[in-house]
Amino acid sequence: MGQLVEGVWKDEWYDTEASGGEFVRDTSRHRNWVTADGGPGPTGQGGFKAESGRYHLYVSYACPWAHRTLIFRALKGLADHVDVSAVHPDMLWNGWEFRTDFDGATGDRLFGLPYLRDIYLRADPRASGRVTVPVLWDRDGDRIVSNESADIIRMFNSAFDGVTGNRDDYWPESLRDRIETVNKRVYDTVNNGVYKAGFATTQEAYDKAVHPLFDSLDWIEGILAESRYLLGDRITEADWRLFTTIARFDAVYHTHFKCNRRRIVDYPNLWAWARELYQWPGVAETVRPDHVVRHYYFSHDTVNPHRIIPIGPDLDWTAPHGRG
Ligand SMILES: N[C@@H](CCC(=O)N[C@@H](CS)C(=O)NCC(=O)O)C(=O)O
Repeated sequence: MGQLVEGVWKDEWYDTEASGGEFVRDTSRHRNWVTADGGPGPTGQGGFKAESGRYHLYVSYACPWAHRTLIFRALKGLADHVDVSAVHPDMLWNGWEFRTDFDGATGDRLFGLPYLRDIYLRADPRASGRVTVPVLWDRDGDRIVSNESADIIRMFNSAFDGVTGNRDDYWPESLRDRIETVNKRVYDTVNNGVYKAGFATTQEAYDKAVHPLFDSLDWIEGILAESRYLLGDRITEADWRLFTTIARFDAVYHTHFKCNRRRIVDYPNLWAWARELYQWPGVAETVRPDHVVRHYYFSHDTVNPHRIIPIGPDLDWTAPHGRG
């Protein structure tokens, strides 16, 4: 675990001292957009036209943010157009590594580099900041398009429609305001909430994160008791953004991040909804509990210093979901 400072790797854990024990997530630094015609997107520069084979996605199967991008790649039929490299689940003093001694860890399929930080340095030899997954790489420009998953899934949602012919829309115009409202609460209290609880280094910081987390899970359980998906009878981006946290919850966040008031299996509607999304065509292949469990318990030695990997709950993701 570490970060780049002016092109130099510094091995250090998150600094929570400056923020009263709270984990504060860095903002992503690469915010360009692939668009259908190569025109600029909402942020960053233009010049990234949607083309088959031009872009490469760097992910970790362990990471819930990267997982979103893998799901959208599957949902939108992009597997033949955007290829993937997956890092090793252990994120230690060198950050994410391209070791291949774990099933599904592919190594760097573009350049054969040893560490993910080398990809950031290839784009900018004086790069600073955290070296995170996902990264969307542009082969033509030898540069990073984006390292922000929220943006990458929106690009995948529509930019390549002319290439793939897949026009499924998970961010429909008529629901955008409501999606934004749900996303905001889910991001603050659930997606990032589990990290704020798990990486807190004071009781106050933990309490401040864990109560809103479970308030939100109760709120979501109420919504899913009334409607099939978060925004009604149509599945949207909001569901997929929530899913990647829920998919990891009972196996890691409940124990490792001390989010243990309840498990997901204790919420009948949320658990059935989660199974439906897991069983969605193409999605189960993106879920790698082996990477998830190994990554969290083995990498965060401030949280789990002996790196003991617990036995884990037996979860049947393939049980009928009954949400029809
Ligand atoms: N805002 C980013 C966050 C990505 C992120 O934090 N990824 C984690 C893995 S789950 C990471 O690579 N962390 C490495 C680090 O913080 O040094 C996104 O959503 O794409």
